[in-house]
Amino acid sequence: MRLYRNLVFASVDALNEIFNEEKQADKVLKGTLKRDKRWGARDRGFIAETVYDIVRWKRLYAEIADVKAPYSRQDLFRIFAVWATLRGIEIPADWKQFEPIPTRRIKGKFDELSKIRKFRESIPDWLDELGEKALGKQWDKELAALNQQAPVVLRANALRTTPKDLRNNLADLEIDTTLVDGHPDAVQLVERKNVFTTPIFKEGHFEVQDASSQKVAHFLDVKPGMRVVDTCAGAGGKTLHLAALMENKGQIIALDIYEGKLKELKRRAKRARAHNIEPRVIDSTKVFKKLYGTADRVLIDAPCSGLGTIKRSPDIKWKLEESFLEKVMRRQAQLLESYSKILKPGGKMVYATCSILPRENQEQVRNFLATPEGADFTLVKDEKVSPAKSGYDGFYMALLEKKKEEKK
Ligand SMILES: C[S@@+](CC[C@H](N)C(=O)[O-])C[C@H]1O[C@@H](n2cnc3c(N)ncnc32)[C@H](O)[C@@H]1O
Repeated sequence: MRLYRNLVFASVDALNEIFNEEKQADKVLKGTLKRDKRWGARDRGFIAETVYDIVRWKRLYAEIADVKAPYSRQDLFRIFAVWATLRGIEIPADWKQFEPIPTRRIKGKFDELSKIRKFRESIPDWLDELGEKALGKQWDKELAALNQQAPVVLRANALRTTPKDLRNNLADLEIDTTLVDGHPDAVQLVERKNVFTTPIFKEGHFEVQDASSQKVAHFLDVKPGMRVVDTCAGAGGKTLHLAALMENKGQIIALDIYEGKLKELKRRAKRARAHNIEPRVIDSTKVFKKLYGTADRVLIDAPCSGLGTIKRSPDIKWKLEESFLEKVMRRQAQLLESYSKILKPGGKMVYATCSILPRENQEQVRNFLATPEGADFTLVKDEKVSPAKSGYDGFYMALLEKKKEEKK
């Protein structure tokens, strides 16, 4: 592979923003990729993949490069040189930004550090210890899976198309896909491609949504005509899926505390031709309290550590803090307590996270069932989706049913 100076510099600039300015990798890349209109799909692919790769392996590469945060520009070039060397890519000898590359030393250090999990899997000490404590031997496998790049999975929007027609339309655009076993709406790209520029995306035929995430709306067992409250709707990944499963019939009230996210949901709903969604921003407790006792179905797609999505967002490894984890778990318990009241007696609720930590998942549900609010509920079923076993994001979902008769 030949390296191009402007693409390498753009990658290093992006890494500087992510590592030194604490910015989110996907947002930084969005900005970086807009920088030069002449860049084609390959150039953009190079920047995106290189940056994500280096973010994913930051600890390992920084250790091999012998640099410490905060990284100077020189340090970032050294890290880049490690990335290139380990991939067998030669850096032109006349590029002044790079010192002479000690290829043998880099490879030797890689072999040596690969024997130690926290370097091999490139993970902070605290998170490695926490994962091992929570999952035991399985942590090894989950961690290795979380460091694999995520496949691109689309959800065919049943309001506009079918997986079969979607695949044919994409094939016409020379985009090869496969179906995904056990995921009735999913279509997976054989090779990474930018699908957002296709006319069928603009016409709402699909959304990009991880296969595990696509399980959640099915889990809620919705029917056309129901009244559903999606309490943590965000930009609506699952709300749109619910609208499709409900064939646009009935009502979905989409709540979130951020207006900006709900605005994005509205835009996406319009594109998807989903007409039964009513976004409502939670600007006071009144917004959800007046819904108490009214819904056939409630979805709590709770804020979480996001540990199950490291495949797609490797910077979570570096941004997550233990104090945030504690805070978000308290929030999850509060949301279960208050949003469960939105259900009618006999209604069903799904609690879901994109985490693999039992404390955010089954333990959270078990604790809820032991509270006075939880006493009205029974656990129908739950599913822990393992990144190692599925190859997709890590997820948890629990289906709970509210008893028919309210307790006196
Ligand atoms: C896991 S994300 C939801 C993702 C979304 N359901 C989807 O499928 O695209 C959790 C969401 O909960 C929202 N949130 C955080 N605290 C909340 C609260 N107290 N009430 C409602 N939503 C909240 C966040 O803004 C975030 O959008």
